[in-house]
Amino acid sequence: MIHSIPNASIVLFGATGDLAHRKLFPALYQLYQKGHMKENFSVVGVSRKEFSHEEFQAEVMSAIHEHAQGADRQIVEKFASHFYYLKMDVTSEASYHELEELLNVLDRDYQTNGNRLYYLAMAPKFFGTIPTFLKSEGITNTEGWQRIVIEKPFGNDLPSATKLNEEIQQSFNENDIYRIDHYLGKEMVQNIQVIRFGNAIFESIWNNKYIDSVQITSSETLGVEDRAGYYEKSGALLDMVQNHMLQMVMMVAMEPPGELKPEHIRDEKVKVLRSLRFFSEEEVKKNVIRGQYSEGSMNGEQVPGYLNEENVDPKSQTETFVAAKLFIDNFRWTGVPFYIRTGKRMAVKSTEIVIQFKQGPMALYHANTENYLPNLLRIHVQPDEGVSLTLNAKPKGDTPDLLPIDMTYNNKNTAEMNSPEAYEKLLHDCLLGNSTYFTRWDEVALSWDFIDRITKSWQDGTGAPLTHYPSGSMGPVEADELLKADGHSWWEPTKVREEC
Ligand SMILES: NC(=O)C1=CN([C@@H]2O[C@H](COP(=O)(O)OP(=O)(O)OC[C@H]3O[C@@H](n4cnc5c(N)ncnc54)[C@H](OP(=O)(O)O)[C@@H]3O)[C@@H](O)[C@H]2O)C=CC1
Ligand SMILES: O=C1O[C@H](COP(=O)(O)O)[C@@H](O)[C@H](O)[C@H]1O
Repeated sequence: MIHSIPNASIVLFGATGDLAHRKLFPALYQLYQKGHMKENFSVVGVSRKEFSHEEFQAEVMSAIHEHAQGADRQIVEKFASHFYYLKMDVTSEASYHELEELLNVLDRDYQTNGNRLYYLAMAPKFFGTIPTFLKSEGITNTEGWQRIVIEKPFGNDLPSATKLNEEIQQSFNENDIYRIDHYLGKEMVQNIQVIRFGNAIFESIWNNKYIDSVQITSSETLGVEDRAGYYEKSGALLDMVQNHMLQMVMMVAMEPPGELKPEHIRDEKVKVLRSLRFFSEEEVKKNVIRGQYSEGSMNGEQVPGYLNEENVDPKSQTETFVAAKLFIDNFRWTGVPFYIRTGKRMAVKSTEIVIQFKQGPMALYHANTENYLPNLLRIHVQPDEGVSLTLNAKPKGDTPDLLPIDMTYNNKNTAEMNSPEAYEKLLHDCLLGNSTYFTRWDEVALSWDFIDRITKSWQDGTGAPLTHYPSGSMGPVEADELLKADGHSWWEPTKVREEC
C-alpha cells in the first residue's frame, strides 16, 4: 500500500557517484512526481567534489532527465530545489560539524521534526566510518527517527560482515539499519508472496508432494565492464549468489507468515536459511559449478573473454558464472532440488523462477507423445514481468495428441506502464520505516556462513575446478550435467506473451 512519506531530511553520501545519478535521484523524483513525497523534505548530497548548491541541483536535474521516465521539466525544477550540497571528506571528523549545522537549518526550514535518513551510496570501506562519526558528532541526536541505508556488499565473508555489523550497531539499532538488496525491490520478487499466499490452489501444492524441482536463473549479457577492481575480488558467488539468488530462494521456500509484518516475514525467510544444507567439501564439489566466460559472439559481434578485460589479471581464477543444486532440509522441501544459476556474458538478460510440478500418478495422455511438458509455473522477474502457467490441453480438431499451452499474466501489459524501479520502492519503504524488503542481520550472517564454505573449498582446491563457457552461451556444459544427472535440464528463459 502506498502512503505519504513523513517530513524528513535525507543525507546522500556519495552524491556524485554512479548509483546516485542512475538510480537514487530518479527514484526519489518518481516518488515526488507521484505525490508520495510532499514539500517537507530536503536532500543533502555529500562528496568531496567542489559544487555550489545550484551546481548540484543542475546535476540532479540532468540525471533525472537522463534516467527517469516521463520527467516533467517544471516538476523536476521544483523537486531539485529541495537539494543541497556539502563538500566533505567522510573520513574527516571536523567536516561532520558542517553537516550538523546544515541539517539543523534544514530541519527548521522543512519542519522535519529531526527525522533523518542517511543513505551510504559509497564504497564499502566507509560503511563503518560514517555511522561512527554520525553518532560521535551528535548528528543522530535529534528527537526524530534516524535510519541508515547500507549498500552492498555487506562484508566479504562472515568475519568481515560481523565486524562491520558490530561497528554499525554501536550507532544504530538493528531496526533502523536498512541493508539493501535491490532484488527485493523488484516487482515480481515481491509478487512471489502474493502469488503463493493469495492463491489457495498454489499454497496447497507448494511442497515436496507436488513440486518436482525449482530453478532460478539470473543471466546477464553484460561482462565485467569497468568494475574489474571490485569484481576480481568478488566473483559471481559473492556478487550475486550470497545476496540476490539466496533472497529469491528464501522468497520461494518460506512458510506463510502469521501476519504481513516485517518481522513475521523476515522470521520465515531466515528459517529457510536455517534449513539450507550447508555443504561439506565433498558436497561443494558435487553441487556447485563455477565458470568464467571466454571469448565468443554476442549479437553477431565478437567479444573478448574475461581474462582479456581491462584490469583483469590474465591468470584470474575469478568465476563469472555459478550454478548450484541446493537442498532445503525441512518437511516442506526435503527431496526437492533448488537449482540456481547466474552469470555474466550469457545469451540473454533474464531473471526467471520456474516451479516444475510432478507428473500425475498415471500417464494417461502423455505416454506416447513428445509434446508433453510438465506443469510449470514461471515467475518472470525481468526484463518482462509476469507469471505464466504451462498446462497440457487437447489441440483443436480431431486429434488425440496433446499440446502445451500457457496461461499468462503480463504485468506490464495489464498495468499499462513500467513497474516502478526497485530503488523507488525501497526508498519509499525505508522512509516509512517498513523494513520488510531489507535484509536482517541474521539473514546476512547465515548467508555468509553458507557461502564461506564454498569459497573455502574453492580456495583449498577441493571444490570443482573453474571451467569455461563461450560468451553468448548459457554457461558451461558442467552446469547442464549437474541437472542431467537428476534427469533434469535447464528451462531456458522465455518471454511473457502479450495476451492473457
Ligand atoms: N552503481 C551501481 O549501479 C550500484 C552500486 N552499488 C553500491 O553502491 C555504492 C556506491 O557505488 P557507486 O555509486 O557505483 O560508486 P562511485 O564510485 O560511482 O561513487 C562513489 C561516491 O563516493 C564519493 N566519495 C569517495 N570517497 C569519498 C570520501 N572520502 N568522502 C566523501 N565522499 C567520497 C565519490 O565522490 P568524490 O570522489 O567526489 O568524493 C562518489 O560520489 C557501492 O557500495 C556499490 O557497491 C550497488 C548496486 C549497484
Ligand atoms: O548487484 C548486482 O546486480 C547486477 C544485476 O542486477 P539486475 O537488476 O540488472 O539484474 C549485477 O550486474 C551486478 O554485478 C551486481 O553487483
